[in-house]
Amino acid sequence: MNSLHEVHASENEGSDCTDESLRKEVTELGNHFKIQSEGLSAPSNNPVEIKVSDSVPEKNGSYYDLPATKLSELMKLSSLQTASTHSLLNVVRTILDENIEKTNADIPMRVASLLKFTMQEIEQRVCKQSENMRKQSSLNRSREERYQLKIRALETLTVGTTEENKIIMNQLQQMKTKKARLEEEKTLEHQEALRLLREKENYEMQISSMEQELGLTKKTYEDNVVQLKSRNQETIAELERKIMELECLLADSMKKVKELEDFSESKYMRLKKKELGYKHFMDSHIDSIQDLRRASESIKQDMLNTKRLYVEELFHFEFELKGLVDAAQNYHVVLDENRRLYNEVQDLKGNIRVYCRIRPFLPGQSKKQTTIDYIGENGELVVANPLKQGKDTHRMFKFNKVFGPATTQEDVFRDTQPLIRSVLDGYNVCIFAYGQTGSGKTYTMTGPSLSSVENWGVNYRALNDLFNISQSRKSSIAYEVGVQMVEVYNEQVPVPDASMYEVKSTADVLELMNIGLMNRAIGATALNERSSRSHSVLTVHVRGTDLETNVVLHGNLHLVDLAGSERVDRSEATGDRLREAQHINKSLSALGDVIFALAQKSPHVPYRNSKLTQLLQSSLGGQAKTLMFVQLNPDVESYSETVSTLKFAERVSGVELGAARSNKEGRGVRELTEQVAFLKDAISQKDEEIRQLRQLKTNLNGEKRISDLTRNGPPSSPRRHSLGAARQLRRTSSEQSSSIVDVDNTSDYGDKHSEAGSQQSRDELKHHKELYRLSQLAVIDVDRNVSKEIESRFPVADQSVNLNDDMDPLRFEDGDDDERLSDISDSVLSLGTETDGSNSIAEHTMFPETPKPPPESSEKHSVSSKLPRPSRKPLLTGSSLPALKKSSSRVSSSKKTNIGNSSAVRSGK
Ligand SMILES: Nc1ncnc2c1ncn2[C@@H]1O[C@H](COP(=O)(O)OP(=O)(O)OP(=O)(O)O)[C@@H](O)[C@H]1O
Repeated sequence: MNSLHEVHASENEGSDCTDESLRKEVTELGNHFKIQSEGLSAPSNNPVEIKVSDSVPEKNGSYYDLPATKLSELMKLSSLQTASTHSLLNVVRTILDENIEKTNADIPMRVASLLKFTMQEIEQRVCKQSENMRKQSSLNRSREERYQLKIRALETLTVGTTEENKIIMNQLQQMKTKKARLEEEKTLEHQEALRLLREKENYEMQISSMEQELGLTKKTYEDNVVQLKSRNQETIAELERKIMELECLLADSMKKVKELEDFSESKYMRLKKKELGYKHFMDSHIDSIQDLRRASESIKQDMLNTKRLYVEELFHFEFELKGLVDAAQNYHVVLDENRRLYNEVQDLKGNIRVYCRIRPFLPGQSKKQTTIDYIGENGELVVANPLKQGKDTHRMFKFNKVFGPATTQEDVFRDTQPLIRSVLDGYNVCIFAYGQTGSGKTYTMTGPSLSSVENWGVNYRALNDLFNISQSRKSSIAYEVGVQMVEVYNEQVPVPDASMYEVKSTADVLELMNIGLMNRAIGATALNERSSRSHSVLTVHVRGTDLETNVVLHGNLHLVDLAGSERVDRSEATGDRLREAQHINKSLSALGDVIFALAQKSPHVPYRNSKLTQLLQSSLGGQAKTLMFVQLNPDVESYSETVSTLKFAERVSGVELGAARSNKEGRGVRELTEQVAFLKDAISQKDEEIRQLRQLKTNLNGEKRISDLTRNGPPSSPRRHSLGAARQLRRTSSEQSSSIVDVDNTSDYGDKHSEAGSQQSRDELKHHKELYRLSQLAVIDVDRNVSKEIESRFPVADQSVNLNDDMDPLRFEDGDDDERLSDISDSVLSLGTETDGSNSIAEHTMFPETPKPPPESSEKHSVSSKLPRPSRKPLLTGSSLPALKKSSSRVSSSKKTNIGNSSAVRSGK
C-alpha cells in the first residue's frame, strides 16, 4: 500500500499542487484506515499486540493474587494502551471473576455480575462496531481501489486531451467532495471511537470504585469476624463463671435443704406433741360444749316462747291500734253524724237554724284589719277586736254553720238545699238574711248578678232546684209551683191580693226575679253603694198531688232579704235615707223583741209592733222550718255591729218553734170535708129558716121595715155590710191597680170594727161566729189543714179567709195558741185601721190584679160567707209575663216618683 501511495505520489508529482495535496490526503486516509482496521479487526495480526499470556497469568494464575506493584506495572505498560479491546475486556472479566470468587459478600457479587453484564454488552457493542468498521474499511479499500483505478484511468486520460483533463478535473473535484464527505464520516467515527473510549474509562472508574467498595466490605467483614470472635470468647468466659456460681448455689441449697429437713423433722415432732396435748384439751372441752349446747337449746326455747308472747302482744296491740285508728278515722264521720243528730234534735225541737256567713273584704279594702279570729268546722266562730288589748277581747259564738269569706254561693246553697227541698214534701220553710247594711244579705239571697250561674244566690238556686225536682217527679206527683214577690218599704205592708205567678220553666223564674230586682227600693249610703232600703219577700207556693193516692200537700217557701240594720252616724243617712233607716231599725228592733219573747217562751209575743214581724210571724211562730243567715262584715270598724248581730243571732238560734209538720191532706181530711159539707147543709137550712123568718117579719112590720131598711141598708148583717164595704174598697183599688184589706175576719175575732147594727144582725153574726168556731175547732181537732179543704169547698167564704192569707204572706197556718191568734187578728185589725191612716198600704206587687169573679147575690153571700176559705188566686202562666212586666214597670215608675207612698192607694182610701 505504501508503495502504491508512493507511486501515486510520484505519478502526481509535478502535475499540480492541488493534485499533490489531494493525493497526500488520500494516502493519509488510507494509512489511517489501515491502522484502524489492523488495530481493531485483527489483533492477532497486530505486530504490537500484547500477549496477555506473556505478562499476566493465564487461567491457572490469578489477577487477585497479583501484588499491587505488579498491577501498577501492568497499568503503566504502553502495551496496555495499544492492546486490543477484547484483550482488555478479558482482563476485566478475569479480575471480576476472581473478585467474585474470592469475596462472599452479596453486594460485590451483584455489582460484579452487573459489571460483567455491562462488560458483555460493551463487548458486544465494541464487537459490532469493530465489525462495522471492518466492513467500512473493506468498503473503503474497495472504493479506494476503484478510485485508484479511476485515477489511473484519469491520469491516463489526462495525458490525452485537455478537455479530457478538464473532465477529469471535474471528476476529481467530485471525488474531492466525496472525499470531504468521507472525512466527515471518518471524523464522526473518530468521535464515536472517542466516546466509546470515554465510556470505557467510565466503566474502568466504576470498576475501580467497586473494587474499593469490595475492599471496604472485606475489611468490615474481617473486623466483624474479629469482634465476633472476641465476643464469643467473652461469652464463654462468662458462662463458665456462671456455671461456677450455680454450682456454688446448688451446694448451698443442698445444705439448706438438709437443714430444713432437720428442722421440719424436729418441728413435726413438736407439733405431734402439741396435737396430743390439744386432743386432750378438746376431749376435755367437748363435754363442756355439750353442756353449753343443751343450755343454749333451753334458752332458745325460752326465747321462742317469749317471741311468741311478744308477737301475740303485738298482734293484740295492733288490733287495739287498728280500732283506735278506725275510731280516729271515724271521728269525723261520728262528728258529722253528731252534727246530723244535733240538727235532727234541733229539727224536732224546731229550733231556728242559724248559718253565719262572713263576706270577704271588698276590692280596695285589703289593708283593713279583720275581726274574725277563728272559724271552726262545727259552727264555732271567734271574733276579736284587734284594736283592743286585753283578755276579754275574744268572743266565741256557736251556730249551725259558719261560712268563711271564701265560701262560694254553691257551697252555701248545698247546705241549704235539703231544707228547701222539704217544701216539696209539704213543709213550710222560711229563710231570711239578717245583718248590718253592706254585710252581704242581698249577695247571699239574690247574688251579685244573674248573668252567671256561679253568682246565683239562694233564691235563684232554690227556685231552680224546686222547679227541676218537681219536673223530675211529675210522673208520680203533679206539682204546681207559684211565685209571689213582695216588698216592705218604710213599714208599709205588702198588698194582700198580690197575684201569684205560676212557674213553668227556669226562664220564667229568672224573668220574674229580674222584674222583682228592678222594682226593689235601693239607695246609696256611705256603707253600701246599693243598699236595700226595703225588706224583700219572695214566696214560693208549692202544691203537689200524689197521682196514686190523691194526697195533696202544700208547702210554702219564704225567702226574705231583710233591709240592713245601720248606725245612721256611720251610714251618714239624711232625708229619705234617714227616714228609711229609722223604719228599718225600728222593724229590726221589733224583730229582736219578738225573738227575745220567743226565746223566753214568753206568753205574749209582740208581732204587732212592726210590719216586718207580722210578715215573719208564721215563720217565727208557726210550725215552719226556719233558717236565718247572719251576715257579717269582717271590717274592724264594724266590730260593735258584728258583736250585736252575733248576739242577736245567738238568741235566734235558741228559739224553739216546735217540730215542723207537713201539710198533707189525706183521707182524714176528706172525711172531715164530708162533715163540713153536712154542716154546710145544716147552715143552709138555718139560713133558709132565717130568710123565711125575715120574710115573715118584713110582712108583719110593713112601714117600719121600709124605714129600717132606709136607715140600716139592705137586710144584711153588719158583717155583710162590712164585706160589701171591703169589696167596694177592693173594687176601687182594683181599678187603680191596687187592692185593699178585707177586714171581714176581724169581726169574727175582735170587736174593734164591729158595727152597731140591729140586735137581729148581732144575733145573726153571733150565730155565724159560732158556726165558724165549731167548724174551726173540728178542723183543729183532726188536722189543722182541714180548714183549707173546707175553704176550698166554700168559694164565697174565700174572701174572708183570703183577707188573712193576703195580709200575711208568710202565714202558713193559724196560730195554735190564743195569744198568737189574737196577735194575728190584732195585726189584721191594725192593718185595717192603717188603711185609713197616714201609713198607707203600699202596693209593691209586681203582679197585676186579676179581676175578681162578680159578687154573688147578697143572699148567697150571707150564707156562704159564714165560713172562711183560703184565697184561690188565679195563677198566671208564662204567657202572662208581658202583662206582668207592664204592671211591674208601672209600679217601678210610681216608686221613682214617690217611693213607698203609693198615690194610687192613698187616693183609694
Ligand atoms: N260573699 C261575698 N263575696 C263577695 N262579695 C260580697 C260577698 N258578700 C257581699 N259582697 C259584696 O259586698 C257588698 C255589699 O253586699 P250586699 O249589697 O249584698 O249587702 P247587704 O247586706 O244586702 O246590704 P244592705 O243591707 O245595705 O242592702 C256588695 O258589693 C257585694 O257584692
